[in-house]
Amino acid sequence: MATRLTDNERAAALAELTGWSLVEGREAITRRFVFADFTAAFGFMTHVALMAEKMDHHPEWTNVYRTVDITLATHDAGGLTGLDVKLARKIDRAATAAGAD
Ligand SMILES: C[C@H](O)[C@H](O)[C@H]1CNC2=NC(N)=NC(=O)C2=N1
Repeated sequence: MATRLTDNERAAALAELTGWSLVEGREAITRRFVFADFTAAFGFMTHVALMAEKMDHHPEWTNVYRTVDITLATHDAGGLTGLDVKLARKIDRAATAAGAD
């Protein structure tokens, strides 16, 4: 099972992941993505869903029209692990490819 990042590792990950921030009151990271329209947002979500399934690591997310809010945490570990950092990087690349604002 993935192990939780140390305080130093968590700080380094946050410094590197632009746009992601810590959720208040819980060990998780979050980022908002805004797309041109619903089709672009849902296409992005489809891409992320397939990546997440392949990784067996899944986001918490909501979608309202062209906005997608994503929170990442490793539930099995009760906090942030390298899997969250890895998925966040992949999500950022998918968002760029889908033309996020
Ligand atoms: C059994 C299965 O591997 C686990 O439940 C996986 C599935 N996806 C997961 N996703 C996330 N974000 N955290 C987990 O701990 C997790 N665990």
